Amino acid sequence: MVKRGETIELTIENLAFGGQGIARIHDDNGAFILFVQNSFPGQKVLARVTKKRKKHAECSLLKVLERSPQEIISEYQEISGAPYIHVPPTIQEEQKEKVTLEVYRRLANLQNIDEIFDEFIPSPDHYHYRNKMEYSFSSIEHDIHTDEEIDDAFALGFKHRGTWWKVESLNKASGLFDEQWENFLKEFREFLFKTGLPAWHPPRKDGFFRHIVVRKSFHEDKLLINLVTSSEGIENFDLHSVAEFLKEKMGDRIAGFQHTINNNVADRAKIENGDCVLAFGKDHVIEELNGLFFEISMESFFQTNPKSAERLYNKALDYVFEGNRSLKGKVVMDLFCGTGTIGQLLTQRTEDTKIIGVDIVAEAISDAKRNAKRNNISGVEFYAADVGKFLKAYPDYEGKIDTIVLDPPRAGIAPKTLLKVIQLGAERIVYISCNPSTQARDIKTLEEYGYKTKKISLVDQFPHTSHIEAIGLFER
Ligand SMILES: C[S@@+](CC[C@H](N)C(=O)[O-])C[C@H]1O[C@@H](n2cnc3c(N)ncnc32)[C@H](O)[C@@H]1O
Repeated sequence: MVKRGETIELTIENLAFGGQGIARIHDDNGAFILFVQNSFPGQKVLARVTKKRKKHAECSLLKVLERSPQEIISEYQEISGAPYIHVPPTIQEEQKEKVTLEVYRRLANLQNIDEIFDEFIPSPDHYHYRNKMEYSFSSIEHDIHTDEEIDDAFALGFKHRGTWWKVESLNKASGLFDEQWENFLKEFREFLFKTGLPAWHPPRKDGFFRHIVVRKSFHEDKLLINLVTSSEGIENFDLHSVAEFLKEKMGDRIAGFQHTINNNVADRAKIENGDCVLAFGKDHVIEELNGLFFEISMESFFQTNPKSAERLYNKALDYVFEGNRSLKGKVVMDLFCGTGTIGQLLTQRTEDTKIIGVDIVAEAISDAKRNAKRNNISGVEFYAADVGKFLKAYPDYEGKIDTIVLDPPRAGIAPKTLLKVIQLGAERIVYISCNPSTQARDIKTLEEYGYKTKKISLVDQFPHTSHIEAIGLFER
């Protein structure tokens, strides 16, 4: 039987939620199940056992040895963040629908999910849909042709699957982000290499070039570039010549170019933070969504696939108003509101409605207020607070809220907070989720406390990955 740490060859037979391919090994005790993250039915893979249980094991994918008969090798460079780039989008969508509906049946006990299920909304664009990308530098390269690890390298691209120290250089477009930019990235890497300054060495935590973060506005068709470096050897760095090179090669596609010095070795999540100078252009781009305009800076949160987000928001608002409801004179809460997009879009379909948006991130709330002003929207109030604490601090809202829109992070809603939300007594809840498995858990609670699940739709915001967004309509 398999052991933890062992490397094995497996044939993937089925798919479970979250991109878990299922393989089986048969022995005298019957079938033993192995889950391999990011694999696809029909593939023969090399996997490493990471967790061993009595009846099943979890594995990480090391390499696809043979492709599935359903895969068609695309022209794009495969990256670890897009494991299904070679699976035709319609097959990806069929699989996502099937495995996600099973999650509701199993974890939320919605046995009638086939009746409740409303529609699967595909991403309008299957390729180049992202508006943000983060590339890493490393002086340890994983060569994608030979599978060898190369030291003293100058790699720029994405981390090799399952590692944090070695990078696979992106030599052509990944199919996820702006094609012109990604086809240029190799030339940019070669230009930066010639500066003589080293790429970051992740285990040693030294070196100069660390990351490139790029944001895109589809509305303006422009890019905002942030080059993140350390300060080690900065005296030999000529920012002006890098700026001139970018201008020469990418022309007016570049909205702005920033240089950030980040010497923080621990906090990877904040790579774009640090001391920042604007080398040229603007420090933000403007995106348009359903007729409203949003200012996006490097640090702002914004939906990653804006064209698909329009479909997501439209569906969520259809659920808010379903049955020709009028919200005139009513109060709506937009909880976990981020930059307040939903609340602002809601004002386009109603009059004389008070909307209250709450989010824990103060910068998101100030972006929300600024964007509301830019769009000439009134009647929306934004608060920077933890949702649970906010509802505790304002018990007077109980019984006065008509509709609640919820859009929590992947972990779902904290159980105590969910009970406070239920206590508000809203007639209708529209719950958007980027993780149907935590949403399914929360649905169980909603049903226990008298809410009926009326409809569920799925929205594919992230083609070529296992992620899926869901919207549920609940009524008491
Ligand atoms: C999926 S995003 C919401 C996106 C937003 N509805 C939009 O479309 O722009 C989840 C949000 O929950 C916020 N959040 C996480 N935990 C929170 C908490 N305990 N209280 C309030 N907001 C929280 C995050 O800051 C994040 O903006």
